[in-house]
Amino acid sequence: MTTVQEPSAPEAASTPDIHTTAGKLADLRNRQAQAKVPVGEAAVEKVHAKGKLTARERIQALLDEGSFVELDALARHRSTNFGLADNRPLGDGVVTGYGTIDGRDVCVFSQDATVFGGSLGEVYGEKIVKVMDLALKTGRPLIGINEGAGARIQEGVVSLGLYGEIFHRNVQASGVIPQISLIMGPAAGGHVYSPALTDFVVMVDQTSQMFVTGPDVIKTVTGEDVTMEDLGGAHTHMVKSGVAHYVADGEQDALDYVKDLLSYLPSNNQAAAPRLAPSDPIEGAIEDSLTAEDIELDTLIPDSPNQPYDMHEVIRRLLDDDEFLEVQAERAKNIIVGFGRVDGRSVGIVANQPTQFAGCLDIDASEKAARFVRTCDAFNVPIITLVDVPGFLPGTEQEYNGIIRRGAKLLYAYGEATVGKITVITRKAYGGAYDVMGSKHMGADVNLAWPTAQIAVMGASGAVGFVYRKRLLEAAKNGQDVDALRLELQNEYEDTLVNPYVAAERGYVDAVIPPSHTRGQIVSALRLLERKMVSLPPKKHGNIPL
Ligand SMILES: CCCC(=O)SCCNC(=O)CCNC(=O)[C@H](O)C(C)(C)COP(=O)(O)OP(=O)(O)OC[C@H]1O[C@@H](n2cnc3c(N)ncnc32)[C@H](O)[C@@H]1OP(=O)(O)O
Repeated sequence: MTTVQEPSAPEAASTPDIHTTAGKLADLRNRQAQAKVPVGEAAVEKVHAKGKLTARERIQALLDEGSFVELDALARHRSTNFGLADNRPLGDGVVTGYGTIDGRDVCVFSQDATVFGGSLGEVYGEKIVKVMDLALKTGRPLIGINEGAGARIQEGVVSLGLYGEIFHRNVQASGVIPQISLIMGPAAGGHVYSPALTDFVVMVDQTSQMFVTGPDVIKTVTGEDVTMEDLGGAHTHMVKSGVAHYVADGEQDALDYVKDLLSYLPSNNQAAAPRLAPSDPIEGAIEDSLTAEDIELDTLIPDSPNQPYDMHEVIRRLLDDDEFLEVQAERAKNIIVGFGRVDGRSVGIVANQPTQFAGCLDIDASEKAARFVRTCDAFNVPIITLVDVPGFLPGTEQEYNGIIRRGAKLLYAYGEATVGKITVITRKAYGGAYDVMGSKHMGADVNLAWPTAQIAVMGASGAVGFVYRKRLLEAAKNGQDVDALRLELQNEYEDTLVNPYVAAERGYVDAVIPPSHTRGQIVSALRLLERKMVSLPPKKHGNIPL
């Protein structure tokens, strides 16, 4: 047996006698010490100089102190091409293992860009595959900390093969265990497709980038000049591509976000999410448990239907401790999605945001919400939908880019979800968007409306324009005051149809409630739905319009 090169621990200065027990132990300690700094202290210092943590330090910062158990620390590549036989760092560029976060079991891998640029070779890939298999067979979340240069060029097709093994496992694990990806530096090629297959991608502002091909290749092929940050930085992937779910201020913020995310999720699809003690428990009649925050909801909706209000104000008042973990906060701000707790239980919130495009649904909002609804459904997190939506955003740009196909994803996601679904219509619920946003007809379990709800095919001005077009034209020909007539007809339309009571008469909403009672009603509904049972027709899988 040969001892490894580049000793970094003091003990390694002298070669232990491996024919004695003490020598064997010393040899092991040497190897373990070298595995911790596989390419020497200078590389670690370079990482720190960039304001970053090493792969190993990231795991320590993520997991409960002392809980990390490392696997395959002594694994090394077997490649001999291009001089690699003389360069075999321990660990092969990725740290893998398991441990706990807030006392809950997780599996983890963390890529080390100091070793061959973090590129993935055969052994590196095998290590990740092993820890993925472990996560799947023990039903615990998998967290991947990603930084690296894609396939290891020197290892050729073997590297591509191992990527394929990883992608396949990402797909097999999807919907079974939560998979969360952190991007902590440049990630290229195969290093981006595995994260893209996971449930959440968390990026660090300014120090992490994701791209399939880097700026140099783009320059060569298309002639475009683009920086790494503009091409694949955290904001690009939050706002433009929708790949990222959170932009962190720094590495610690990214790790904290992942810990928060996990607190709302079960360990696997057969388990329930952790339940906490509720901050304002509701026992007995809702009226007797109202808080000041509940009562504030009664005055939140403006008298004018055209005046916006911030839906975050509603969300905050419904959730325990006002705590809301928003997902993709900077993308498609016309819809809000994220996690919170009601009555101590995890819930997913999907809510139109009247301050952005008046809360209209567009392509990005539909896809953002559809993805979130499916994530909640996969992991048994009930969905609370807050509706104030004047319809789908009109325009050629939306139509040409596929609002029909891509908007249908949200319909599909709601229709497919079997988790408890509770919908509250706060104000507008117009047209197809009424159906989409957790309507009774799409399988919601409990549908509530505030007295301010306006449930109709469209708003008054549009409706009168269609229904009374001829009458308005005739009035104009006859020299009548068309504006006064239009107003009269709009008022008549609003008084007749634009309210929650037509829907309530038919049971499309189960109750019209004072806004202040919403939290209490949701608590009751969640308790009701705890034992929801659903049977579905057998099928291989559905065919969501991708
Ligand atoms: C299904 C999988 C398909 C694929 O992954 S194909 C994609 C293959 N990968 C790529 O095209 C990315 C190539 N690399 C890059 O663009 C850049 O290294 C990257 C990721 C932007 C990072 O840039 P920098 O931070 O400036 O790092 P750098 O370029 O100086 O590289 C640091 C050390 O890593 C080495 N390296 C980079 N990419 C490698 C690769 N793919 N295989 C093997 N070694 C690789 C690079 O030679 C350098 O080594 P050294 O420190 O000079 O000894």
